[in-house]
Amino acid sequence: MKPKIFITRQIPEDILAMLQETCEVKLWSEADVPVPRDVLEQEIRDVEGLYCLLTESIDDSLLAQAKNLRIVSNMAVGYNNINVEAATRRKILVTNTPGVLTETTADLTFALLMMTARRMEEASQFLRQGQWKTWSPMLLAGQDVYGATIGIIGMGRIGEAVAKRAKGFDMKIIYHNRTRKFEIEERLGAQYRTFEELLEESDFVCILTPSTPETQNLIGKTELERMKPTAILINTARGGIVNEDDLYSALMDQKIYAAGLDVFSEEPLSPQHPLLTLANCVALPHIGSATVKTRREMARLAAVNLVTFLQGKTPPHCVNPSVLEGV
Ligand SMILES: NC(=O)c1ccc[n+]([C@@H]2O[C@H](COP(=O)([O-])OP(=O)(O)OC[C@H]3O[C@@H](n4cnc5c(N)ncnc54)[C@H](O)[C@@H]3O)[C@@H](O)[C@H]2O)c1
Ligand SMILES: O=C(O)[C@H](O)CO
Repeated sequence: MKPKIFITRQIPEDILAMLQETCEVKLWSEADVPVPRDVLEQEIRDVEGLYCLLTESIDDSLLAQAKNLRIVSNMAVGYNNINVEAATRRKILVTNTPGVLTETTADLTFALLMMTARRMEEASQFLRQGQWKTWSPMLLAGQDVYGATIGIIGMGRIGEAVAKRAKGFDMKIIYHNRTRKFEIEERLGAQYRTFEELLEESDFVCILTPSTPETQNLIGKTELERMKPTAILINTARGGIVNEDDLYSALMDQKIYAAGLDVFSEEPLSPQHPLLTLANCVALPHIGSATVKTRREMARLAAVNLVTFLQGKTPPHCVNPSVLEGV
């Protein structure tokens, strides 16, 4: 008998077909909206595998109802939507999709950095609204990227890929990470700094850590006040790492120059959110990994993780591999 799985959103047809070869698949296919909680609670009771997105909260109370569940396969590298401790306690494997989205997310991070520094969104609006009357010496003048200092907080896969791009712009690369990365220091000329030193020295502060209890509100009033008044904050990691109320005040009071954000503590961000009233805040709707090729690769990798495990083998990307001991 094929193992039952539930997929929480439509995925590419060929990847669905691949899953259907080995699993009995149920799918939430109504429009492109997250599966309602009551439907998820119902479906999870019966299945051995769950294929989900970062829009689903896989918490303790949900897992408590999942008597047959053996694997949660998240179609994302970040897995802060999943209570991993609760899954591990119940011997449920959690998998994710690292690597395949690294370069795409680094591209978007660097694009957001440039867009914010050179006020591109503001400039485009200015032109479209018919405000462009003449070339003028200081019109829409922003900050230089080439040769500036970039501070990367979280020198992991994406952090390193951003550093590679920064090297091409002759930037001074400084970083802060839980552990020092000597090989990256040597290869890319990156220099390690304490968290406080990085904030004080950077022209661009880029956040690329995971969302963990430790990184919640990592950047708040105190940290923003440590930054240069000309500095730009870029967050393509997760909402909640930056305190949005404090950021709003810092941008309003010009304590920092600007911010570029792809992620928010509540997603989707309300169009009425105060941050969206500020010309010095560029906001994107969580599109870091959004290229056709990369999203397909993520969908495929999430399927491979799921199928491999249900066939009794070790999936390529386990978040809590201790669950596999004794399986
Ligand atoms: N905007 C998007 O669409 C998008 C796309 C992909 C990933 N992400 C986010 O980016 C994150 C990073 O992805 P990755 O593949 O580079 O992960 P990774 O695990 O390779 O890198 C994370 C790095 O952060 C470091 N770190 C963790 N806690 C830290 C702390 N408190 N202080 C300093 N450093 C710390 C780790 O040591 C690691 O080097 C993901 O967890 C995800 O949340 C967002
Ligand atoms: O964690 C992730 O993978 C992103 O946020 C979406 O690609």
